[in-house]
Amino acid sequence: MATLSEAYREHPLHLRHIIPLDFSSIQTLPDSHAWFHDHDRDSVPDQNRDHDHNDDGGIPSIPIIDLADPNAMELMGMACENWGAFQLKNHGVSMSDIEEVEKEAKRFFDLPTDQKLKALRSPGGATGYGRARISPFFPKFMWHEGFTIVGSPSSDAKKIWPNDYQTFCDKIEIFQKQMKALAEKLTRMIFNLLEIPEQEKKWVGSTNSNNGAIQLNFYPVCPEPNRAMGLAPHTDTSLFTILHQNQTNGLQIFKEGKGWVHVNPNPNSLIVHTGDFLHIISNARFKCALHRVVVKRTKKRYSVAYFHNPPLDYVISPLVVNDARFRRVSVKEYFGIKAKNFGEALSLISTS
Ligand SMILES: C=C1C[C@]23C[C@H]1CC[C@H]2[C@@]12CCC[C@@](C)(C(=O)O1)[C@H]2[C@@H]3C(=O)O
Ligand SMILES: O=C(O)CCC(=O)C(=O)O
Ligand SMILES: [Fe+2]
Repeated sequence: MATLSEAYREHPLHLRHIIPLDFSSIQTLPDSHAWFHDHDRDSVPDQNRDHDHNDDGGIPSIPIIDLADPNAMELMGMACENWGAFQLKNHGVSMSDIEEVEKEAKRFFDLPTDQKLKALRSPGGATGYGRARISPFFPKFMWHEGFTIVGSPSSDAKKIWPNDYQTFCDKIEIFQKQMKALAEKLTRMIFNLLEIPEQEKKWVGSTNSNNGAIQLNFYPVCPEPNRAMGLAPHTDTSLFTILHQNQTNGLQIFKEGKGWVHVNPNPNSLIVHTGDFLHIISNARFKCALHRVVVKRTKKRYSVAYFHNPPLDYVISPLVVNDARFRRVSVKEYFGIKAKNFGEALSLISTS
């Protein structure tokens, strides 16, 4: 069974795109991290006020869908068509298990820099500590640190806590299992809605568990939040992503005609983003939402994301129509195309 590391091995990153800034020693915004001038008022609105709920002037944000609603499947379809994202309540995942993972994330990111660097992602690797993978595609660095987990986190956790890695691993594993179960349930519902042929669904629920990645995200407090960027605009390389943000908002979704729209934290709910693979499978009927994260002056922010994917050798193609807008591409090949070309990846596999 191929793993994500195999897809990334051929696209090694330079260390400066892996090693984060030592935020604990920084009092002012370095030019390397300054994305905007102070007068760019519209570029990153709102976050200087450090409010957790933004006054958006009534602009509606992504829909909230109740998984227990008999119409949940249709509602998810509509949300994926209009937004490429929704919030999900009654999802069945234990909130206390999510909080435990968040606690572990805090325990990790609060460590001194030299400790965290012990688990630094290797240049051609997929897992461990470091900047976001998309770093090389932007002229400035992001106000962010991440920790990526594929399968068991034990080899990375052992580097940090040689004797006490088990707590971290246990909490991650409990979370991973629940996210996988929820992701499979959502996949079945969405595939039913799209009327995906039976033979294409065989991988869903299969025992090989290499098809999910977990990302712990940390956005430290920032001396000049208006000029910085937490996570640069991107779409996710996934079928879909299930995300939990803590009570500090910051996630924004791009909506044509509206611009950047805040996703306010909603206790007990999870955010679901359509990723590139669902966009391809649905022949672009479902949007893959462009999203970004803004940062704050006085509030740290943590989030946990679960990227749900078919196995790496599965071949993705539009499964719903005859006039396919994308060519066939294996999951592994697409990860490689994305690693090399980022925002151009979808147009590179476009048939038109
Ligand atoms: C399964 C995934 C999805 C990855 C790559 C790999 C593991 C880490 C994920 C993230 C997490 C942070 C944003 C992102 C854009 C990044 O830089 O690393 C994501 C990326 C993607 O969606 O492409
Ligand atoms: O921190 C967030 O809210 C978003 C994180 C994200 O977009 C990602 O991990 O892909
Ligand atoms: Fe994302």
